[in-house]
Amino acid sequence: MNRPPLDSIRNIGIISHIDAGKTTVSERILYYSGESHRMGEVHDGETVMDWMPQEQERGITITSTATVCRWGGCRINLIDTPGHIDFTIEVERSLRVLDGAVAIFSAVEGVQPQSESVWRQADRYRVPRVCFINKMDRIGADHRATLRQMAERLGARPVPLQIPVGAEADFVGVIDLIARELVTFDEADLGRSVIRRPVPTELADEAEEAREQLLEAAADFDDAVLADLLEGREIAPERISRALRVGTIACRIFPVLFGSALRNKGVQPLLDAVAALLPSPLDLPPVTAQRPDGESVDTLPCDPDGPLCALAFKVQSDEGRKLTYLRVYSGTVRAGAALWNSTRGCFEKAGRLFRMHAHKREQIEEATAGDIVAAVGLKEVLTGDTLCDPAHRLILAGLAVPEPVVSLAVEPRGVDDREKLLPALEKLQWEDPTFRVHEDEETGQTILTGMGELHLEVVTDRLGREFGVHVATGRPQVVYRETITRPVERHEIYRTEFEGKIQGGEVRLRLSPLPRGAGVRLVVPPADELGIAREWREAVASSIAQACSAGCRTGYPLTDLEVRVAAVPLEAGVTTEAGVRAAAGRGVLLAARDGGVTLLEPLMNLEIVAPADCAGKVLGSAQQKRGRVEGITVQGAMETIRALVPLAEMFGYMTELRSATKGRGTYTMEFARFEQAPPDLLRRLGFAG
Ligand SMILES: Nc1nc2c(ncn2[C@@H]2O[C@H](COP(=O)(O)OP(=O)(O)OP(=O)(O)O)[C@@H](O)[C@H]2O)c(=O)[nH]1
Repeated sequence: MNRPPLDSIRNIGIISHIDAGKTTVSERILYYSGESHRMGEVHDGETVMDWMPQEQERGITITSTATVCRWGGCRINLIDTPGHIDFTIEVERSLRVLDGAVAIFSAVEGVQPQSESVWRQADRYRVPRVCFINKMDRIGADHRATLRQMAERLGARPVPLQIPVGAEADFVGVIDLIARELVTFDEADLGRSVIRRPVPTELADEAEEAREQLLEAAADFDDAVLADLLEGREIAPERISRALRVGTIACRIFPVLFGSALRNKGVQPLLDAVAALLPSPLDLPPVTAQRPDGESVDTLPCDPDGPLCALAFKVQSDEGRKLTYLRVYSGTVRAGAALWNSTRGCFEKAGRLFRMHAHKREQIEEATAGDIVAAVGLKEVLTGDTLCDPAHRLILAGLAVPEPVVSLAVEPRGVDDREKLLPALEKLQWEDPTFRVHEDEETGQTILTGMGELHLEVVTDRLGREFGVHVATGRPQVVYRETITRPVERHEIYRTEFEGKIQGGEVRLRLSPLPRGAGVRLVVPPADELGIAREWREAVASSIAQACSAGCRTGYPLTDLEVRVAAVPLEAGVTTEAGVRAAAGRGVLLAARDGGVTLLEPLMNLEIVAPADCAGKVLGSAQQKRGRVEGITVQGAMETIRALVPLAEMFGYMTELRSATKGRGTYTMEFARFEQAPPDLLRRLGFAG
């Protein structure tokens, strides 16, 4: 493909709750845009976007997949993201680099917990969205309820561009309110032919009323449209779209379309809306990047001739080598050119560049500002790194990485497996910043930590399939946190004898508890204020950070506390860098013990959907699990129970729910916050005193 004009590029993602239909919509997009010649179905395990064997077997998306298609004169770089909360990092990294998104909702389930989480993630990165209310063909589809929930739960202003025609099995198409047309899709050719006709008389009033609301929304962003609306003058469709585009890009309104991806209805108008309403890279504010001095900042407009600045937002292990996905914000990256990795402080080379079409690739020679491409040849790169011109060094803000809360011990099965285990785990860690590996000091076991049971199950499955490493796994365990309950000060003096000489270091520390969710705040005054060398200050800071991550009693990381370095007293001829490092680390450990260290456990937001006749049983079991029920809603024959439950009680819940509801119940769960662990657990782990 040639270099397209920047204003015709759309970098978009598809986000939603699990199972709302992201992959089904993406497959239609590829089919209708001519990018793929077959329509893959999730239930046949034959989609282009879900190409990993685990994805095809399980019918879920695990890894975000990038692909390209053309529509309405635009080049759409499309990223399909997973809906399951265990793979939330995939959503986070995609939203970090995308210019716009399609948010999909199920017309039956409405706004689900995970829809809320991805919506908030998109809010955080200020990603403009158009919304698609899918599954209009299913029994119980209620688009009005979904629109209401969008306003109530997401605090969003949805602006329908259409009204659906027919519902459930009779859903046939939509009325396009801007063009004033009935739009249907020819079932004979898998919906490829879009048929546009005048609005039927029996729907005319409803359509005009809805159009009026649409025009009012458009008028909020264009004074000329407002004037014409007030005067009752006709407003051309392009002017309506232009005004809606302004509101959409500002994230003030969220245009909504309706359809049934599975029944091949509604996807082409969605693509039209992507092209017309979502931003090109030129429509967004320039990114800011820091200079290496950490003080001055460069503002980088999307300019192919500007200084090169790209973010590595995804690293995939590809037959032992790294395949790195890059979003180019400024400048041009050329195959074979030397790059500077400002995050790691080293030179890199992108030997070859590719445009990705799911797992197939098209080799290209260069990629310019505004583009999303993949590179092979970068060796040191990890997710979140900045790559730039060696002569113009810049660094972009990285990614917010959520803390993993579940761990699993793995034991290699044979000698061969033992040798291959750590290198394989290292490669899996390249890909996934929410997946961690460490060795348990007491048992010598390898411990994997991740976002949930499914996440770790997929990791161990991939170990076997992709790396030929077979492991036995223990039971999943909760990753707790330690924290302190009262402020404490400590003057730590560390002394040791080295070649007959006394050496050591001293620090004065102050530890104070912080509110839940605050994390660790490390306050270290500048080196000249402390009167020590800059390297010593860094040694103190890194030793404290390391001590916090190792915890002080159970090995779980410390959190929600401030560690302030009050002084680093020096003694001539005695104090060394290693000495202050040791004093700082030990000081934190002992101070935390004096600070009434206690344990926090992760609480999860749980949402269960169960048939009403089993709801009593399900509710009782949630309460037995120390669950606090926060709400119950009834929708048709199903009840939705929302509760806050400790993660420790939830392992294996899938099997339990299936048996309690004869396979008809489903649940989703995501991390809510850490909270004080209960007394019996504290006693069991030796916190009684
Ligand atoms: N009836 C109906 N079913 C649909 C529709 N769209 C998708 N489905 C089905 O819903 C299920 C989930 O669809 P997916 O496309 O895998 O959903 P997803 O959002 O990609 O799911 P994850 O990737 O696992 O988050 C599949 O069985 C689809 O066939 C629709 O419009 N109507």
